[in-house]
Amino acid sequence: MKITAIRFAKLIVPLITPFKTAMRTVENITDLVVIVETDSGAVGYGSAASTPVITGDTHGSVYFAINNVIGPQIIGMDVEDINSICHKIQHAIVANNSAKAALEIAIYDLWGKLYQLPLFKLLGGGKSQLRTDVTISVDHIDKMLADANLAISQGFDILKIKIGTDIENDIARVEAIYQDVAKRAILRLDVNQGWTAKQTVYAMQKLEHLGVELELIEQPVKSKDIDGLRYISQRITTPIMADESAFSPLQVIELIHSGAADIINIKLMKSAGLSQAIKIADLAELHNIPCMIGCMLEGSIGVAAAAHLASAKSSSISLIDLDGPALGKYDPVQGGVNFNFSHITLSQGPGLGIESINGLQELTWPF
Ligand SMILES: C[C@H](N)C(=O)N[C@@H](CCC(=O)O)C(=O)O
Ligand SMILES: [Mg+2]
Repeated sequence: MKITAIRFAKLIVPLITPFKTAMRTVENITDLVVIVETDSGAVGYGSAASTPVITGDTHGSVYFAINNVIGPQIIGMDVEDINSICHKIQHAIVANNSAKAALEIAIYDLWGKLYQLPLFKLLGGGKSQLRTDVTISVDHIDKMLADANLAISQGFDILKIKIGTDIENDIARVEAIYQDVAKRAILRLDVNQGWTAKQTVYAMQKLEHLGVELELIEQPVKSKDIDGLRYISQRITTPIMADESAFSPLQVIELIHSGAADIINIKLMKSAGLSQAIKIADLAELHNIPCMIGCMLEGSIGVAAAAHLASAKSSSISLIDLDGPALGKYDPVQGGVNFNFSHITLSQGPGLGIESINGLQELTWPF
């Protein structure tokens, strides 16, 4: 099965409610879809989110990196040589992790089609049912309380609370949500780099003093502030998860060795795809550090690949934040992974199992 061409499309799904973090507000899930064609007639699907404030990548940069730099180097390669293809993808250009991720996802989809097996089985096998948490966007307390209660009524029992806009309001938000839902849901906090190390210690000690129990706190400080993460982890008992500080396997080794994080959030758009995400999951497991599988605000092509990885690497990936597709008003992808509120069901179809996609808008440069 030889790679013959790569095409691009845009896929837009409106959100049920705006997605708001300390870093950005978004109203639609907008994916750049990468379609890899082969001489067998089989096509592989991958996708990339545009998250310039997190990865530095935009859809324009993803398109350019694949179309002009990486793509030409893998045309003609055989999908059965998947490790060589991924090596080419990883080394064709520095950075551009979302482009590498989207292309790798499509190649892994084709790999499953080549051997007629769902991706999670080729990666070693695992459960076809997973459960995800759901994100509660940062907002006025009343709106966050309403969103939290709605999510619980829909069956979610783990809430990822977005904060990080201003410290006193954030403490009030978390306390109010905890008082209301503590007996009905586990709470995770995601500060998205909104606090300093000292503010984090102040806020967490205050919350701990108020009796607020939290499963974890995610990326309280700036991505480069590894000293800050270590400072916090020496002073609070709530586990700290590195997200924007943890892109590559090498960064994860540094985080683990310096004692700066208790948990690692793996996202394909950060790790530059499945080949590197597998390395992170394996090295974290060797160090007894649990991982979360996360996603950007992205739809069910890229998140399907993350779900297959989570299934196959469940000995390392014990926390799941794959709510992106469930935040959309509908899922334009048929077949593939089913995202039904907290329930994620992996298809038994080959690769990602995608049968068809509605609403693809073919893209050519400039767009
Ligand atoms: C969607 C997911 N639950 C999530 O919160 N992901 C990111 C933010 C993604 C984005 O801004 O697109 C995270 O910080 O964990
Ligand atoms: Mg995060």
